[in-house]
Amino acid sequence: MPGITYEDFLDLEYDPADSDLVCAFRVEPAADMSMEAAASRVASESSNGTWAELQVEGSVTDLSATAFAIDGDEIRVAYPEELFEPGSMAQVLSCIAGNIMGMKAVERIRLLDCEWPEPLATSFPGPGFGTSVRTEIFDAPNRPITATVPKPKVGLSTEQHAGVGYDAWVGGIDLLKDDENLTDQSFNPFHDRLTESLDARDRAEEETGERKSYLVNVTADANTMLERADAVAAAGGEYVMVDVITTGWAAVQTVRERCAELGLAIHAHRAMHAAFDRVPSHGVSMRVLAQIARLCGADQLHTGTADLGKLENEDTVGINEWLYADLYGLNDVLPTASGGLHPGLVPELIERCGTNICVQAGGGVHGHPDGTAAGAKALRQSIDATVEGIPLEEYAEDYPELAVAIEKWGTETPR
Ligand SMILES: O=C(O)[C@H](O)COP(=O)(O)O
Ligand SMILES: [Mg+2]
Repeated sequence: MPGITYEDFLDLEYDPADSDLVCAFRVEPAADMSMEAAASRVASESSNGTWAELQVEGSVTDLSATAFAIDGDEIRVAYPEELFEPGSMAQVLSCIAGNIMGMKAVERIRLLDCEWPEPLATSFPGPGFGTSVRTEIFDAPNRPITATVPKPKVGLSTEQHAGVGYDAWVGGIDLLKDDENLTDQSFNPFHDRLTESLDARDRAEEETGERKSYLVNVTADANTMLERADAVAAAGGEYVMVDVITTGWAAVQTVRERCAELGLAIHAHRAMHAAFDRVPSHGVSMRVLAQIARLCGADQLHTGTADLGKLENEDTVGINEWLYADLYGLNDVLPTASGGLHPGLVPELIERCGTNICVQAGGGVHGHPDGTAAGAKALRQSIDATVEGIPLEEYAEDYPELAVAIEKWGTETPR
């Protein structure tokens, strides 16, 4: 009988096929293993091998991955397309980020990057809108759109929440956003919040003459998310928000299908991503999580603040560039910068990330000394000034809300 050993998964002469999925990993081998042995164990365990030499009866489809490059502590592995179930992110991840994350052959392993081949990439839907939300939902072709999360993140009643939304919208914010842990709790039930917030949205639209929208957090089990998405569409909403990491990609794919029928966009919050990507030597990079989010159909995704905000960030700018780049005709994704932003940080944020983004500020709006409406005005003023190329200090001479925000926060990075 033929044997399969894990050495069979290393071939430094291998030239990947166009249809292969190529993954880059950073690997720290176990103390008693060479990098070559660890690389072949990674390829083996993530495709069709295991720790033991296999005695195979009859012929089986060869689904072996091949570790084909080793460069210092980075390796590259090519996976044949037949290994994957098209359109199933859960199955893909059970291969390329499955058992290998915990196997003893490696002390640490991080999935750094993927090169997605066309057949596999296009077996996923991608976003329905992507960056076109700026013109298809809003009329903001030349500036970042803005969002705000009422704070405290949980505890406001439905009436308080919708009231904060109204003030923010009237002050110049485009999107009211639920926070990641606000879904359907007794102090602010989902359906009441949806109705009251969209009523407030309609009033704010009438008053300002601008398009406004609401990122209502539908996060739940998949069936409940579908019911909530239906309710959003019936109530006249344009978006659902999903905590994509905590719900899981299979559920995101289910929601994406329903949103395609309903014409809704998806705002993806990445709460819990840092459990995968914060420790640089281990886990799954934010870059790869962002790739997955795009394939599964997120229209807007939190990608960090290019180091300006309160949260640790991987390479926000590089991730955003990947989200804009061509991917076999799949739509792009609008990056959302969020976490500790305030008006004083906007010029540098736009300098680093450009204008094709969503700028989200919670504390940086509601923490304004004169309240939410003033905070919303200050955020919008900082964006308008930056897009017009006017220094904030100069613009603030004519806009007192911005002057107060700058006086309070300057250009400090919060913690
Ligand atoms: O969910 C988010 O994006 C955060 O709640 C941002 O809040 P902050 O702007 O107050 O940091
Ligand atoms: Mg939040």
